[in-house]
Amino acid sequence: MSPAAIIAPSILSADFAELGKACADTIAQGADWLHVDIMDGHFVPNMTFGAPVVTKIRPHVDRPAGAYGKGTFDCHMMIAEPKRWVKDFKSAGCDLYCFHYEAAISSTAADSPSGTSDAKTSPKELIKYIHSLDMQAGIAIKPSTPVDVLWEILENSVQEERPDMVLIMTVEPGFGGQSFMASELPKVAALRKKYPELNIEVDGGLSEKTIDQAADAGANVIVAGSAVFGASDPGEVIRKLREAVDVRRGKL
Ligand SMILES: O=C(CO)[C@@H](O)[C@H](O)COP(=O)(O)O
Repeated sequence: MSPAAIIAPSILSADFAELGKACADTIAQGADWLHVDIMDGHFVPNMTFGAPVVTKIRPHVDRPAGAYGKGTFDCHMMIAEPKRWVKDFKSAGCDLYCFHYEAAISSTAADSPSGTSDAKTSPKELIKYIHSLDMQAGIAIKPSTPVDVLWEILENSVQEERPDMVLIMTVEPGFGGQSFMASELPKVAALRKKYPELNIEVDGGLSEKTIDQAADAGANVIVAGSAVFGASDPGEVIRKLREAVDVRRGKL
């Protein structure tokens, strides 16, 4: 059976002047995780915030330290140097550090966890490093990246080098409120077929209108920004997104 639905509203669409309150309210309205979009203006053409802001908003969400589940901070690192910020985000209270495959393979040695050779940072090495700091590790791919790049990483027999979650972007990363790219769903279906128990996250353009397609393909971790924060009743949207995923469990 595929994993249960995890609804992770993207706080990119929240009121940044009231970010702590927005996080607390969203969890109270039924969200499981909070999706925290970190953008550096290099990897994507937009900037958000860094670890100091995460440090400030983290205490607004009451949850046991080290426990995964309700209140997990799912940090989506749309940044050019993913290794560089792992420790800072751990200290800030990040639970799941999700980096981009494209950024990892183009990072330099100085940015690599070992920092000892001139080899590119390897996604496996980065996953192991994230795990060594007791965070979950996610790996994300952009629409232009084929899903095939993930097979070698997922098939690794060394458990600490395997990701806990894969994120398939269903928009070009950088901005909220874009249109859902159904063209990315075959990637989700291919992953679900091979990995029935993997957490597969989709991000971008998810709403009550698009959730059925994503759930049919096998996604179970649902990021939604504008659909949740723009709703008059965010709790109702969260409930509908969850229901759409959960009715398909066992059928995939
Ligand atoms: O990572 C991103 C954008 O790069 C997302 O998390 C968006 O913030 C999702 O927003 P909506 O498409 O749901 O409005």
